Amino acid sequence: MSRLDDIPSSPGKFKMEKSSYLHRLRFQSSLTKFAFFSFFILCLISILFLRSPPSVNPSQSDPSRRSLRTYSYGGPAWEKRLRASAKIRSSNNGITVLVTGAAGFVGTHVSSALKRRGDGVIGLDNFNDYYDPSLKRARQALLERSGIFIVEGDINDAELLRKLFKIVPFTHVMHLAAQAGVRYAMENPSSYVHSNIAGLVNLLEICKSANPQPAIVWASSSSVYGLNTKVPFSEKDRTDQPASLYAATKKAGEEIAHTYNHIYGLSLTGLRFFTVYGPWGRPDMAYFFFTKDILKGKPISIFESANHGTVARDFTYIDDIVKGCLGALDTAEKSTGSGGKKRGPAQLRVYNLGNTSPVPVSDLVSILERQLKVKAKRNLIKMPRNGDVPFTHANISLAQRELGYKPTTDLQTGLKKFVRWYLSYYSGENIAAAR
Ligand SMILES: O=C(O)[C@H]1O[C@H](OP(=O)(O)OP(=O)(O)OC[C@H]2O[C@@H](n3ccc(=O)[nH]c3=O)[C@H](O)[C@@H]2O)[C@H](O)[C@@H](O)[C@H]1O
Repeated sequence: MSRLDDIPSSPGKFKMEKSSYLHRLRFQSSLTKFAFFSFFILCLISILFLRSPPSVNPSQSDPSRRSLRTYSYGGPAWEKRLRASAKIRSSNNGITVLVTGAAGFVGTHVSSALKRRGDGVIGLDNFNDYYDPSLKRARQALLERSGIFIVEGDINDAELLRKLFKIVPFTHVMHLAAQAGVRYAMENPSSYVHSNIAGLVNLLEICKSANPQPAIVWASSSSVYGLNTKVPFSEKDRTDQPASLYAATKKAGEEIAHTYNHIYGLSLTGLRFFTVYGPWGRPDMAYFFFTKDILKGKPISIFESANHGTVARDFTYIDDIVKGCLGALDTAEKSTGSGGKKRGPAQLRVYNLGNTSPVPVSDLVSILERQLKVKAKRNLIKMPRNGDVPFTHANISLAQRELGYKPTTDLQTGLKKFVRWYLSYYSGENIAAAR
């Protein structure tokens, strides 16, 4: 055994012993060789690194690291755009809202509704490629035309959030940025932890230290009711048996909200959305890709529960959801903390925002067939164990009472509006995206 093997692994305990000249010489020569080879390897790595093309969008190579992109922001022109977008236009008690996930489906509609009534709105979105980013860009263009600036960045970027709050004293945050989708959680679990847990905590950390602290309204999900069998689902029901990691992260979000309300006095309202659909919707959702596949003549899989049971959803139209979001913002009380310290008890709420009339998925397909005037190629299959639940049904009496929430659009009417939008959007320049 060489004497070098005697060197203890704990660096602080190394003690050089008296040794022969020959041994020292061998030791020094090995050190020189080691240093030379290390230098050589370092040079090689640097050359390779410099020669490889810059990775513009790491999301394309590793979806779990999708939102770790770096974004550029700052500068006088950027700040000017922020201030213009945040400006309140209405004379009567307008609010200034940071909408996270503003280029998303619900985010776009809520941002636009706030702006229409005169509130100040700034969007934040990381434009990840969970689904076709060109749809997000088209929504961004739509919002820009009405004077809404969407900052490109991630909710995990504390420095960016601090900067936004330094420039704009937001009264409210409408937090809609999230990793959505029930089934995708089996493919890319870490993206759910990154956005729905780490991102939420990061945002709340910034909000708790902001002065003034904003009131926060955020998107939870009907999926927190998981495998419950008692219907309709009420806010008082248990939510401790999620069927998917997506549901588990939304449930975790509700508990995290409780903590930040309890310790820091943040006013927090969670909205449990029930399968939201409509124009400018999400291509990963069944009504959307069924439409695409029916038009292409491709077969669609319709899930059945045990013993050929019906799978049903309380599909909720986007305009109704927007009214619920605005109702939640308008009834949100101020946070009570300042300088990171709680000064008194603050509001903590959770509401179901559903439609209260569940529809079997096979009926949704029949409506689409009529609207599209194309027969679907139906494949009835047993619901895979993929995080889906057999049915959802919202009890909305609490939201009705406290937010004035009253859904008015049935599935037939809502899908008609969706199909009209779909056919017009995926014609002309976007036609390739529909293939
Ligand atoms: O309320 C929510 O909190 C969630 O709503 C939405 O989830 P879901 O209700 O599961 O909607 P969606 O995927 O459109 O499937 C609709 C129906 O089609 C069935 N379905 C689905 C796929 C398929 O190939 N076949 C099929 O029958 C399927 O079994 C289901 O019965 C959001 O995506 C989610 O982000 C979250 O917000």
